Amino acid sequence: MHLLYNVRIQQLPGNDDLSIPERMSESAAGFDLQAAVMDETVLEPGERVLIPTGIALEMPEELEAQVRPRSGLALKHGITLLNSPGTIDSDYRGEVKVILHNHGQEPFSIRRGERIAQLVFQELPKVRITQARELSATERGSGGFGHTGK
Ligand SMILES: O=c1ccn([C@H]2C[C@H](O)[C@@H](COP(=O)(O)OP(=O)(O)OP(=O)(O)O)O2)c(=O)[nH]1
Repeated sequence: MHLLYNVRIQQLPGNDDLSIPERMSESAAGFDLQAAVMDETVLEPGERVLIPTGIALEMPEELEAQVRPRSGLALKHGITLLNSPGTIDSDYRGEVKVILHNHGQEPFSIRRGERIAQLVFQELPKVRITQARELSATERGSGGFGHTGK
């Protein structure tokens, strides 16, 4: 059975014209985030920009929220997130923002209300870090970064 977590969303002042993040279908993993830009913003090829979303979140500490790109924007326009996935900590009460990056060849224009990214909530395991002198042996050992070939 799935656990149900209660996440509170505050629409920040001046953003009543936007809707709170919504899923486009009942089982969609992501809640779409809208651009809360005041004026149309143009993202030139190779440029990055911090886009406000007009919302702040309050979620249980067992959760994090990830800001992820929308595949349609990535495929059609080369628009993605520079820090994908962005991490929203459960104790963060500031505005959720999105670092968009234009990998495409054309300028990309962002208008107020456009769905630019999505939020996916994840459960976080409890982790305690301890310092160790030695680590257990494994078959892989320190092999990585493609050591098994293509
Ligand atoms: O795409 C993102 C990434 C982060 N944040 C907000 C929420 C997050 O809780 C906070 C800090 O993010 P992160 O830990 O990634 O940034 P940092 O560079 O380590 O900053 P800090 O020192 O403030 O933790 O910034 C966003 O709104 N969007």
